[in-house]
Amino acid sequence: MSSSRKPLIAGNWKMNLNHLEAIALVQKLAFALPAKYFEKVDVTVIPPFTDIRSVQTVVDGDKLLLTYGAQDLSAHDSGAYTGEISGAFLAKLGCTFVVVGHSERRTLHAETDEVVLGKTKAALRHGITPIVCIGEGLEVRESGEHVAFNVAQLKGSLAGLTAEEIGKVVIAYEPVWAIGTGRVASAADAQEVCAAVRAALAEIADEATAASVRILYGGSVNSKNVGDIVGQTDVDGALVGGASLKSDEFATLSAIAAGGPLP
Ligand SMILES: O=C[C@H](O)COP(=O)(O)O
Repeated sequence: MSSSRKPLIAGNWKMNLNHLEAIALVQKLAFALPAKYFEKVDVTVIPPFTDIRSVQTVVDGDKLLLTYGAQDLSAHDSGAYTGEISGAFLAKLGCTFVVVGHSERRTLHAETDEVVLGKTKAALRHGITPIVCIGEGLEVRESGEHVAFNVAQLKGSLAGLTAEEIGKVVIAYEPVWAIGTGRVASAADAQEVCAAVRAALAEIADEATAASVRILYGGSVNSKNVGDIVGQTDVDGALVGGASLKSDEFATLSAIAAGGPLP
């Protein structure tokens, strides 16, 4: 983490928690995390679509300092796309972030880099920060090709974007073999790929843009390992799955990313 980039902790709830459970978790999280920590860390929750309106009501009503986002969006803005959700709708609901190209969508919904690029552009069109996910599977990691694989996925997912647009993106490196498995990448593993991602951003945009973009690590992050991970030079936060479903654990790890314990 560099002092010029504010760390971001994003809690991706995946397909967990209904809208009532969402309200309860957000209230407990806000209660547990003192306001002063938000000067040092951005904390966001990424609930299922059906929870977002409820989360918005709590965040706005109680003037909470945490933000929220969505787990996916359509590459299209409106029209005959049954079941899809437009970035325009998410913007209207006050979403700050949207996850794009999560490995579960790349795998289960066959999303290619081209699809991810279309969604990234849609997010940018609507003023929402895309959290663009990349990450290698176990076979690639074991073959030793993980750096090249991630750089290629990054370049494919951002192809043709201007430096200004790239400057508005967050990248999340999530090795697929570490997601939900309890098998966390070492801090050095995370740093290796995140540094390569930053170097690639400098190539496709420029040095200043690359230095400003936040790069997150994701994969079995919890309060015990987050300190080491966000302590790496090129790791600017975490995309957290399982550990974001418990308010105490998520508050603790967010506080650690801000550099302090909970009171
Ligand atoms: O988006 C979050 C990641 O897929 C990580 O999930 P996890 O923390 O449960 O391993």
